[in-house]
Amino acid sequence: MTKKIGDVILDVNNISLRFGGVKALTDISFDVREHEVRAIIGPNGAGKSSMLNCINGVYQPQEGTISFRGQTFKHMNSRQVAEMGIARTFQNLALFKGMSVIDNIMTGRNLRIKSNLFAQAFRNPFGIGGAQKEEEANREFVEHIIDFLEIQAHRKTPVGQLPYGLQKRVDLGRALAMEPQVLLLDEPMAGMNLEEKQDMSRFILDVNDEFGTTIVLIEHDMGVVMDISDRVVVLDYGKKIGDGTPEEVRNNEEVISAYLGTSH
Ligand SMILES: Nc1ncnc2c1ncn2[C@@H]1O[C@H](COP(=O)(O)OP(=O)(O)OP(=O)(O)O)[C@@H](O)[C@H]1O
Repeated sequence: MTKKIGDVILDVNNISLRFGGVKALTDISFDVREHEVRAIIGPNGAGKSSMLNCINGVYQPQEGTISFRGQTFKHMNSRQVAEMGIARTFQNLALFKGMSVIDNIMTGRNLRIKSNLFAQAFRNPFGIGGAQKEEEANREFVEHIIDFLEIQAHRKTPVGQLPYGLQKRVDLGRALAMEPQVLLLDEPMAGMNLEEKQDMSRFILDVNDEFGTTIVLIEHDMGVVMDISDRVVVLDYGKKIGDGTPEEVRNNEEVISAYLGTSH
């Protein structure tokens, strides 16, 4: 089955980011098409996390713009980004370890609820009764995510007691609860064993397929990247050195030499 990739949804134009004298990103441009799985790869310190942080408004680049669905932003803050439908998972899990799986995923839903307060007010003109219905609908949506991610058996388990691979899955669930149009994944397979990586790859592809979510991911495991991505951007020392299909990137001389002598 060939999936339908749409128009450009996210357009990164000439982004440069400096920290004092350190050039984290230099003149980076690339685009992401709707329904695509787009990977950002590169050796350690190449600027991958910085790029994700520019997209989701954590860092403010000194130069360049980012367009989302044709709207161009010089600076976006994290709230604006979330409101527009861009969600993010983190390299180091940012879950509430003492809270249950269901409550953690619900925090993602609440993030969305807060960002849609106005819409909610209009949807719930009858006050508390409406709000309760909304709460029920949200619980239902969260249960749907739990089924989808096959973590029903752990619904009530405190997240801190789960194996690492399952914690990463809960983190994905929390981001999905925001019903994002674009999902940014920062090293979703980091620290996983082979089986956990295979599971996570399958879930990422299923999210892409069934929810229609556009995915931008940073990943170190080249095998995984080449397997699940439609197109790949390669960064090295803050510069873009490759951009194309996995096949094109694999045969790019500059990319090959950037990876020689590194552990990736
Ligand atoms: N908040 C910050 N303050 C100062 N320098 C930073 C900051 N964030 C990133 N850098 C620097 O920017 C450069 C790019 O770092 P970044 O973390 O984006 O790379 P990366 O490709 O994600 O690396 P890794 O694969 O190790 O996670 C590095 O030289 C890093 O030290």
